[in-house]
Amino acid sequence: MAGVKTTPEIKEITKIERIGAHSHIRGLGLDDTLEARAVSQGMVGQKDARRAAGVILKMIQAGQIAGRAILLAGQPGTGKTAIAMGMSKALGEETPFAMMAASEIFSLEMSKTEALSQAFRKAIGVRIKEETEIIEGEVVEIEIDRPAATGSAAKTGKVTLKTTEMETIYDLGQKMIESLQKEKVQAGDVIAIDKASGRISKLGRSFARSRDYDAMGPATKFVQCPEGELQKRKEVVHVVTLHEIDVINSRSQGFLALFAGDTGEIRSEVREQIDGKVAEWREEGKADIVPGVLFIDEVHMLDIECFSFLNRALENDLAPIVVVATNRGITKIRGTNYKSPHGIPIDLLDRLLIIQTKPYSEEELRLIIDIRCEEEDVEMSDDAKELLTKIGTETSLRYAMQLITASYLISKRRKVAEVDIEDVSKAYSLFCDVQRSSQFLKEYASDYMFNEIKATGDAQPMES
Ligand SMILES: Nc1ncnc2c1ncn2[C@@H]1O[C@H](COP(=O)(O)OP(=O)(O)OP(=O)(O)O)[C@@H](O)[C@H]1O
Repeated sequence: MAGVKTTPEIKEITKIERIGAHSHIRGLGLDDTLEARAVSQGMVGQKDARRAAGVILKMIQAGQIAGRAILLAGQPGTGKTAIAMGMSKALGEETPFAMMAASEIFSLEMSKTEALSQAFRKAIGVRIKEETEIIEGEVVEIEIDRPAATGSAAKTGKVTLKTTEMETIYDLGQKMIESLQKEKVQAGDVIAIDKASGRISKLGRSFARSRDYDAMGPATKFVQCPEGELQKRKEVVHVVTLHEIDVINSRSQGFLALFAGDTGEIRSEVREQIDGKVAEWREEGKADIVPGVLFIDEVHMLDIECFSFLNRALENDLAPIVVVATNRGITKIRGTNYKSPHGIPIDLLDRLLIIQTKPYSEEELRLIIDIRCEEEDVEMSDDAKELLTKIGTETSLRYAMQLITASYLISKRRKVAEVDIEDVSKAYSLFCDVQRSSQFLKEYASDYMFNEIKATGDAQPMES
């Protein structure tokens, strides 16, 4: 756009955000009666599965379904992860949503069951209510005494605050002066000071000062001068996860470990103590539990020990809703020689509500490609989209989606504004899909090392 400048840093950030494969998904796209809209919130087709996920959401929101588990089962690229993302978006910020791939539990740093316990606790929120005292009023005047230029004495000062009914002068310490200056507070602002932490928040400018043009930016918000007493009690509510409480209490460095992600193993005594404390808070009405969702992708990668852990953990009072997904058919249960549907033991399978995802029609593929082009800011001609859809039906949705960026980059070299059919075919010839790649492997089988398929034979799945 002419006249608009974007700094390089800002451009970079938007690009990175949009690269995520599921960044176009903003919810499940359901109406009030839980019917799936054809195209909505970035979601296309897969109506039955979306509706089923919507029913589960309603049960979660009504707090009726803690400790249950749902299996999303379907072929690769049929939107299992997309539906889980849609659920997470629809649940809103307050409901914890933890996502992991089953293979993540095979880490050397902690045992498999510890990794699962942490994942479970990341998906359970505790809503804590706290009463804090605040001082809320309109600033009448701020007076800061500058110490003599040579002196090292700390600054002192006074702030006069008023409500519609009273006015009081407060002494200011060094820290308060710094926060007031940082927030650029001036006469006419309405502020709130948290008495415990000393934190100052600017609520807006008083309506009475709306004619003071000097002190206003374009985004100035006007508020009424507060009524009543200057000192008030306010209830604040935070939601933290049980995992966060565990980490903060388990190490001397406390919450810093949360940012580093290096939380290590947490002792079971710490967890027991925390569960006890949370139970006390619940009884006293200071806290409630917010059961969230734990999504485990590629669940067939878990082994028999993990499955038995899951079975037990789901019985716990403080269990989240567990949503697992797999694209496997009847296959070996990891860690055993037994086969089972989806590679999941029958006793666990029996507890799961199973939602199936089905392959997309050509029309649906086209719509998903449209959405992705828009998401990636790629202009593409109708012909090119048609070709891409055809490629998608013959290969896979994922492969077609990968070609969007590749053909865009190719079109840029031609210095044109729109990706055309020739860019898509160029990308198709440069990058192989799975079928062509395995065809090539079969033809040249004897030239590869450790080849297990006879040069003339058909490709066979390799069982571990
Ligand atoms: N119904 C849909 N609407 C919009 N986008 C979709 C839909 N289904 C899938 N997608 C998109 O297609 C891509 C592949 O889908 P996804 O990763 O959800 O498949 P999956 O079933 O989890 O596959 P796998 O079994 O290989 O893990 C993703 O980028 C996803 O966001």
